[in-house]
Amino acid sequence: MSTPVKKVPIHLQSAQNRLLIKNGKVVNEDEIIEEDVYIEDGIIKQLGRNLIIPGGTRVIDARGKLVIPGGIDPHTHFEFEFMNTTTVDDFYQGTKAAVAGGTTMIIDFVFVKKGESLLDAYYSYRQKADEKVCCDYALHVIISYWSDRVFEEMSILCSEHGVNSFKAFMAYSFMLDDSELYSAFEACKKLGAVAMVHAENGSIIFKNTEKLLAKGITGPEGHELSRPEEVEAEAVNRACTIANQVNCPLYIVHVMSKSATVALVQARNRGVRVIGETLAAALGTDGSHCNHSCFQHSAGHVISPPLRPDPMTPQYLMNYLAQNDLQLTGSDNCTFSTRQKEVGLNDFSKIPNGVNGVEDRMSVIWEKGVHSGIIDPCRFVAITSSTAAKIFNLYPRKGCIATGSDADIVIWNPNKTRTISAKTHHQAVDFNIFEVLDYQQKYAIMKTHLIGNGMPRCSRVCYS
Ligand SMILES: NC(=O)NCCC(=O)O
Ligand SMILES: [Zn+2]
Ligand SMILES: [Zn+2]
Repeated sequence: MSTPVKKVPIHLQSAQNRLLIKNGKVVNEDEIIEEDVYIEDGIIKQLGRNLIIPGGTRVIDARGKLVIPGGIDPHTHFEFEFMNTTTVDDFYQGTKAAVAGGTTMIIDFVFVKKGESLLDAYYSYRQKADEKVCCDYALHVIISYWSDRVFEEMSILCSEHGVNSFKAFMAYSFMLDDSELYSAFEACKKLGAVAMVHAENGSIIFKNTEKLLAKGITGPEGHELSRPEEVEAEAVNRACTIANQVNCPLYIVHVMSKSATVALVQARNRGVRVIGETLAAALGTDGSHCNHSCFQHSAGHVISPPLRPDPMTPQYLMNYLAQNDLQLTGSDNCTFSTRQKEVGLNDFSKIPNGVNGVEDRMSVIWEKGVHSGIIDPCRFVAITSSTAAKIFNLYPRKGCIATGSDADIVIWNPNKTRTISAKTHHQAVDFNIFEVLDYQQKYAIMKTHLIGNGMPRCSRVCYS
């Protein structure tokens, strides 16, 4: 993750640089307090009731609303060149959608091709993102091969650019083998960086895919068949084992199944320091959609690791979050249009992997977690914001509402609803996995809570 550089947006340089949010309930991960929030130049200056503040301050009445830390999405892929195409949400549209959904910071991934310089890749992502982002952002860097030079560049990224997290893949053509993973985790340990991993057994997936295609299973339903739960769980266990050999704390991205969570919890119980992230996608929908006869619909749900066909999985994952077996949520927003997905019409392994979520993550988790009674608003704040801020060294500047923190604030109306739709969302993609069509009786139209009066009211800073 790269160190944020503060740029004061023009709208905050005007008279609006002073703001009072009155009469709301401030929710942090550890408590809910009725207090007003006074902000100056994008920083929280005072908290409490009956504050003494300068005349002319703009006031927002948050009566009946919650005042929460802006969401931090630790897992997005904007303008990502992947599987021979590029995601449709760029840094402009993706971050605009993030803000519309109550997320005020995203952390994206610098993809580094095999043999490419990590620094060159990092600079090119900075160039792409800096001019376009509508919210705060930072970058993790991907390790797709191993060499001494990679370690030197990791070290420069940490010391000169504030990058403090690196991700390795155990699947796809750019996966690391066990010995490379060992070196990458060891390097993270030496640098004090967070080691992140996409945990799936890439070799098994490759063999299963060949077999399924040979049998004539070519549609999107083949995707999950080629990478069932145990293929994810095996990789989680292996990654934990390798990280533990070099005493490196590990962050598993997109834990998508019960089996993978069980493997993670077992590793933790034997002393491995491991953090588990799950996704809005995995909490808000399930893999049964990949069997749908409409290709747009089924391929639109293809993500790796896959959404699991067991319809109870979302609830299990939410329970795991509730009891801190899993620690936080991201979106893994990685969107491809229907046209792009059609490349895999006759071969599921060619369908570009990825779904939406950056805009709807907060609403979906509120609906499935808080509204359903599984978690309380404090835990909601923890799993959507505070925990990510702590892991990626942003806390307490971000992830909490406290004096001296950035005023990344969302005014959340727990009683308002909206209907999710690809027609009205702010993303570039033409499909939305949370838009539930009425093709199956068992699903109702999903309504989720909306923030504020239609848009989040956050005072934000941008990074350049
Ligand atoms: N998850 C996914 O299917 N696409 C994005 C790349 C990744 O995170 O694996
Ligand atoms: Zn991944
Ligand atoms: Zn991802």
